[in-house]
Amino acid sequence: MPYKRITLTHFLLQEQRRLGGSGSFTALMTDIVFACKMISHEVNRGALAGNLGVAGSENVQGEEQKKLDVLANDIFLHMNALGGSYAGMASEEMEDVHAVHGAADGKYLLLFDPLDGSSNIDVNISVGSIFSILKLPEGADAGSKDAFLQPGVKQVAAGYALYGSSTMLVLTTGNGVNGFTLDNNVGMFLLTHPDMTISADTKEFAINASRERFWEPPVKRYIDECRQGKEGPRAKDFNMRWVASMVAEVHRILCRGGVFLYPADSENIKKGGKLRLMYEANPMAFIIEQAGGAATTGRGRMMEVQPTGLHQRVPVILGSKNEVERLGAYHAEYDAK
Ligand SMILES: O=P(O)(O)OC[C@H]1O[C@](O)(COP(=O)(O)O)[C@@H](O)[C@@H]1O
Ligand SMILES: [Mg+2]
Ligand SMILES: [Mg+2]
Repeated sequence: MPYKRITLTHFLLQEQRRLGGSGSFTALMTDIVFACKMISHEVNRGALAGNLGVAGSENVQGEEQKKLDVLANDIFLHMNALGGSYAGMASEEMEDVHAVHGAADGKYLLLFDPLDGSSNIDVNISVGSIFSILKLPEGADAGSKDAFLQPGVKQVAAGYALYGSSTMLVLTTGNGVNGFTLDNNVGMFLLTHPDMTISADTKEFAINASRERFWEPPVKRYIDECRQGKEGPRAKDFNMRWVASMVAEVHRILCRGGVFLYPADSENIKKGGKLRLMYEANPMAFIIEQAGGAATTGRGRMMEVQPTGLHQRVPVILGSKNEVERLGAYHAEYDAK
């Protein structure tokens, strides 16, 4: 009997029983799963469906939108409005929040990066979608951004879909991290990566090295030491990776350890960094911590950052615990001077 694996739907039902409550948790995840399946299909079709290239518009970040950024955003909005679980949604591709009028059971808020790694779409390198789920605070207006500005520790669930050689969905509800692979023959996500955990130590770092001239001394020191290898203070050789898709970097780290850095530097500090707190850094921090890793800004725990803006950017350092802590110590030493 080939189908011995647990399906994502059955996994969610088990989670629902564990969490108790009325089944709304399963419902809100089901909408996201539909959206990711559709986006996977569109990403996979690529040029065949005219899905490559630019949309001819800019998003709130002033970035040129790719056609798939816009299509993925529309799919997420449409599918997650249908189920009625979300009272409001916010996205990298939308300036303001989107209130879901008439959301029958709207107790939750959804934040998402519909297409992560956009610079890789046209060159057929892995991209993904990232999502974060919050509760709608009592009496809050889901149409106001204030309802969304909750620290990462308030997330009830987070995850990402990776559209790579296979399509995967990786998820946490605060009870560890599990990975599912889409079986296109039966159209179902099946549990293939149960209880994903990250080794505390690693020999692999990921950073965009072309930005070295802008780095702060603690980051420069850390990367220099890694590059010195066995002959240097770390007394071991390190390898480097940079995919330019945060989802792919985080997935690699979940599978074999590593440390990922997109620090604030003298060029992007005006904006606060590169990556966005609410729909990139916080959901990834929740997943990484649940897998036994750590996620910081270099100067504090990511999920304790009090958000001030929907599209706020932050420095990101995450992955194998001992490396993230070492980077924290280098920042503290530098700041103490
Ligand atoms: O172009 P750079 O500097 O390598 O930055 C790559 C980073 O930017 C991102 O592509 C930003 O995300 P979006 O593609 O969703 O805008 C991350 O996925 C990635 O880690
Ligand atoms: Mg992104
Ligand atoms: Mg994006």
